[in-house]
Amino acid sequence: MSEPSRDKRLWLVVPAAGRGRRMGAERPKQYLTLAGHPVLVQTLARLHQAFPEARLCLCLDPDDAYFDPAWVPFGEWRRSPGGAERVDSVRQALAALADEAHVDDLVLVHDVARPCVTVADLRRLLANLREDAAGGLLATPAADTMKRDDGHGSVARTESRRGLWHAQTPQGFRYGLLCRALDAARARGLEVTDEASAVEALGLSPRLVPGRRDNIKITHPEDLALAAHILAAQREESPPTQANEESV
Ligand SMILES: Nc1ccn([C@@H]2O[C@H](COP(=O)(O)OP(=O)(O)OP(=O)(O)O)[C@@H](O)[C@H]2O)c(=O)n1
Ligand SMILES: C[C@](O)(CO)[C@H](O)COP(=O)(O)O
Repeated sequence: MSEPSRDKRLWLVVPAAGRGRRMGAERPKQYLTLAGHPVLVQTLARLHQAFPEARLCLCLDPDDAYFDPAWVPFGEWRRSPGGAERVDSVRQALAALADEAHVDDLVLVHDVARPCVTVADLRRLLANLREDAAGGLLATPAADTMKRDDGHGSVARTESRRGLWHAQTPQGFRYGLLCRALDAARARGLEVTDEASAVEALGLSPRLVPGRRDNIKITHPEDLALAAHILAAQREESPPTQANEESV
């Protein structure tokens, strides 16, 4: 007997199991205070504003001593154990959804360390993904002149920036495709620093959806103050009733 059909669901996978080594803080960067709340809370608030009906899977370090479940604004959510690398955390989250997710459901993967993503960009990405079988990602065209180093701190050559983009998150794909892509990449021993690269390795071309440059990934110590300025500027840019309203 065939399964009764249901509407496609939207799943959010948020890798939040990193240690924040480059940040060098006393706790993982997702728990540092940004505009009065932990980074993780700010990121989940943006996702929830854009997609209140989505189902969340949060990747957390099994030894995480900071997480508070009361911070999660989603009605339907679960946690999954983080892995050694970001890609392992994401794959384990997908495995944790296997009992409920259908192959054609859409999954958006978004770094917890990107709290400045706007609601407008989130919704625009999703609108683009609905029409693209290969999935897609928010990205920005490279704006600086690109140098290749010689391994000793000097310039080996200048690389053309024509056609180069910075990959951001979210990155979104059909559930079945993403599982297949990550498994194939692992089997081939490929280095996978984002979901799109695994899908590309299958010979597909995920869509580049131009996003805002202020969707930064908090990585280094100076990024935290930068993110605070960005959130403040975004609040001024959009009155509270519009798409960037802060809910925290
Ligand atoms: N094993 C890992 C490593 C990273 N991440 C998550 O993946 C995102 C991007 O990773 P990155 O910015 O590198 O975060 P960290 O790993 O925390 O930082 P660092 O590399 O400096 O240690 C973050 O949201 C991070 O929490 C994860 O879920 N599991
Ligand atoms: C996925 C990502 O945010 C795209 O820019 C990025 O690659 C993740 O950061 P990491 O330092 O590679 O884990």
